[in-house]
Amino acid sequence: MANVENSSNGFSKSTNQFTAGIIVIGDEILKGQTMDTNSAFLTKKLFHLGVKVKKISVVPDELNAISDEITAFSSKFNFVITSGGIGPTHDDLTFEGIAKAFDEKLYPHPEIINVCKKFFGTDDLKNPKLKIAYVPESAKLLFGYDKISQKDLQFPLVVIKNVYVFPGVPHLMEKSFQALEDHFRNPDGKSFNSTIYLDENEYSITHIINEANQKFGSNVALGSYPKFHNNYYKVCLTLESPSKDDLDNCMTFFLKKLQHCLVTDYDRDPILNASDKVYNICQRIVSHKFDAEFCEKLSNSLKILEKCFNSYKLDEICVGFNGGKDCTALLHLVYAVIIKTRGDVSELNCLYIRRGQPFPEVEHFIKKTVKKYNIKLHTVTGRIKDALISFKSVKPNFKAVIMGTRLTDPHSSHLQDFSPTDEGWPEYMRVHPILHWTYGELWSFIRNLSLPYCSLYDVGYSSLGSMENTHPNPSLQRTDSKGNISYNKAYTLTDFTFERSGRN
Ligand SMILES: Cc1cc2nc3c(=O)[nH]c(=O)nc-3n(C[C@H](O)[C@H](O)[C@H](O)COP(=O)(O)O)c2cc1C
Ligand SMILES: Nc1ncnc2c1ncn2[C@@H]1O[C@H](COP(=O)(O)OP(=O)(O)OP(=O)(O)O)[C@@H](O)[C@H]1O
Ligand SMILES: [Co+2]
Ligand SMILES: [K+]
Ligand SMILES: [Mg+2]
Repeated sequence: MANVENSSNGFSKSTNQFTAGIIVIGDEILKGQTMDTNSAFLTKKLFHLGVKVKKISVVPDELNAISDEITAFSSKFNFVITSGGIGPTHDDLTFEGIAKAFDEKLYPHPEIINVCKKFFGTDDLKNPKLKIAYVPESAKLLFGYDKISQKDLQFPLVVIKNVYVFPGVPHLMEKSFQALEDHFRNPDGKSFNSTIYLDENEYSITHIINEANQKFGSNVALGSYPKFHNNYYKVCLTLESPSKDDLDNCMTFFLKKLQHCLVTDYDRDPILNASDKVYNICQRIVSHKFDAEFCEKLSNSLKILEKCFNSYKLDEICVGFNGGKDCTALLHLVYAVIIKTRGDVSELNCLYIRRGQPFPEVEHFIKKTVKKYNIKLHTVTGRIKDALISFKSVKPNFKAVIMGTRLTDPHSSHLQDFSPTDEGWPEYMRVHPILHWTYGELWSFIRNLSLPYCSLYDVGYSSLGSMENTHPNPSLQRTDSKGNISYNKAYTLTDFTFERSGRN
């Protein structure tokens, strides 16, 4: 008896004490109308997390049946996981059942009401959609984190004591569980993971995944996640196994079968340790991806930025950011330099001049980027010069604008690293860290670091103005055997003098 070590929650942390019971709730399953796949999913997942599932129970939508099972399970197992019965209709009784089991009342949880308001556009407690906000008094909320999309899930998981209430709809349940799986992980249980990124549609590799599942599925948990808005991959495969050998064998199988569409060296989080990653290129620590000439240019770009941040205070500097490729690379450099020299970027200012009819794709990208890099965006509408004039009068503190202009841009061949604005323009110091980069070097930097960029560059645009004056680049156009026209991606353009052929 002495080897049972109790932790503060009353449950032992030793491996064999990580137990779970699953309660599947719903008449439709007991009537054979729906096949329960949730318990199979959960059992497999929990097994790989080092949690022993001791019992699976299916109960009808009846208050007493639910509460009796909750009472029995919650005293026996570390985790009680329910699925189903949390919808808006009268037969959804999971929360009532749990409340009854613990002798609690239901009340509208303020935080869930907020989420409902965001989702359904209403916080009217009489609206049936708000039924989901009524939870037992001791309920706590867990917000999951989706590792694949790197986003917090919008809808919280409700936990009452040791009962975890999941939705019944399989894809929602699976998504929600995966986002919270670390919560259930047995720290003593070993698990090995790998991820593979593929540049191929999911349906054309399904047969390979199915084959792998037959061969390795009993020892390796496989996940396949299509991604629709990524510049680098279309499908992400995840492999997880308690055995390193099994994982390696499965990995070898995939690498062989999927050679043709493997995305190598994809960095899921380029912002993490961005500073080291960028500065290491100059030190030629990862030089195999870049030639010596570019490393020299990059090193110079960083020096220009360091000089800029030494010459001006942070609140005197703005980055000209319009969602284009050049300022996308530029912003990442600025970020790397600030992190290196100051440690955080919370006060970095960017200026977006909104002119003409902006592409929705561009503005979507700007929004995402602002959030990712945690920058402060100032948006001014109008023609560039007018916008700068009004920006100057509203925010007179700014003295320097860092820009992604390169020598090959129109009217730019005379520019220097630091060039004051021209006569007749509002007074700013224009700072040009990537002035000497070529189009090819720019893309090589973006792609090698896996930086996200505006989706238009993947559908034939190679330089972006506004909708009324920007088209896909004719030099990127291709025609298939049936005469259908499509466009290659911007980074494949070989003759850089055609960079602006889609602009008028
Ligand atoms: C902050 C800022 C300062 C600028 N200063 C000048 C300037 O001094 N002289 C000038 O002719 N154009 C200036 N421009 C305009 C740019 O040279 C260029 O025409 C503009 O960014 C549009 O580029 P695009 O045609 O490649 O989209 C400035 C633009 C910005 C955003
Ligand atoms: N509307 C704008 N708002 C803010 N900054 C701008 C704007 N237009 C241009 N700039 C600045 O001038 C630089 C050069 O503009 P340019 O259009 O050549 O580059 P880009 O927009 O980054 O990429 P692309 O060449 O593919 O359009 C930008 O990188 C940005 O720093
Ligand atoms: Co440009
Ligand atoms: K330009
Ligand atoms: Mg542009």
